[in-house]
Amino acid sequence: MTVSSSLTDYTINNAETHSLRYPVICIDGPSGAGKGTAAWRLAKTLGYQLLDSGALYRIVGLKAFEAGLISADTQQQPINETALLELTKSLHIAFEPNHDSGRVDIIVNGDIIGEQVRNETVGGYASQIAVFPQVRQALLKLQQDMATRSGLIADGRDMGTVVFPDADVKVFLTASAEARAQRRVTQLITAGQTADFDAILETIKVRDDRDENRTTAPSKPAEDALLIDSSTLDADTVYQRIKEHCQALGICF
Ligand SMILES: Nc1ncnc2c1ncn2[C@@H]1O[C@H](COP(=O)(O)OP(=O)(O)OP(=O)(O)O)[C@@H](O)[C@H]1O
Ligand SMILES: Nc1ccn([C@@H]2O[C@H](COP(=O)(O)O)[C@@H](O)[C@H]2O)c(=O)n1
Repeated sequence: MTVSSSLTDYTINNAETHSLRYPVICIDGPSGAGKGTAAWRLAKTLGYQLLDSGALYRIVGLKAFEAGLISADTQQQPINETALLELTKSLHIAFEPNHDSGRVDIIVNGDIIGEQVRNETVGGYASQIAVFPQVRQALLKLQQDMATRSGLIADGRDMGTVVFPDADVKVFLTASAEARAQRRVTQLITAGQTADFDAILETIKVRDDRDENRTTAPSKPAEDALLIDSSTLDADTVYQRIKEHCQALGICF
């Protein structure tokens, strides 16, 4: 698997040793906490690259579903781990900033993957494949390589604990499941879609549970992370708190 950005290519087998060290800011936390929103604004302000690590897991989850390796029924067993790993390694993924959506566009094997990759169903596929240590290992180096070219804002579940344990700044951003479900409802209604609060809340809780309780790289704050509960904070306040924390740790805005 290769991941590339508009600036450069990152190859999974790239064994280069890098002596340069660029600033890395990690924002971890559960789905809907506002990580992507804060990460985008920080990346734009600081001129850093953005690693949306959830997008990597979502792509692998979507492709695994399309290949019949996983099903919507999360009780399905067993999953062919060898085939899943082969599939992961066969993907060529490119990220392109999309200034209209405020997220990165994802290009897989030359095709732009539409917004479908962002929906809760695909989030569920992602969390199914994210429990496999070999899949996580296959995605590890390409994520780490993104910090070798410029400053990086990394958004995910294990950025501060596993992928960038020496990061300059670590934030664990959370919010109650109810607040996060309400944000999803608002997001869907704004996009002209229908939304069922109770169904969304249940999906969020199932995904949280799987992400927090898996054996490998569970979603949890790093010991040195700043904890922010955004349940009653607006996105601007969250951004300002992260910015102040970054400044206190020597990141220049
Ligand atoms: N502090 C906030 N208060 C209210 N809404 C917010 C806040 N932060 C973000 N949002 C909105 O909540 C929704 C989810 O935010 P965002 O995509 O940034 O979350 P996320 O943590 O990156 O989720 P995921 O991990 O699923 O990608 C978006 O519609 C966003 O505009
Ligand atoms: N560092 C990460 C990032 C994501 N995951 C898994 O992917 C799912 C989707 O992530 P989003 O941030 O796009 O919502 C998430 O629920 C995790 O299962 C991960 O394991 N590690």
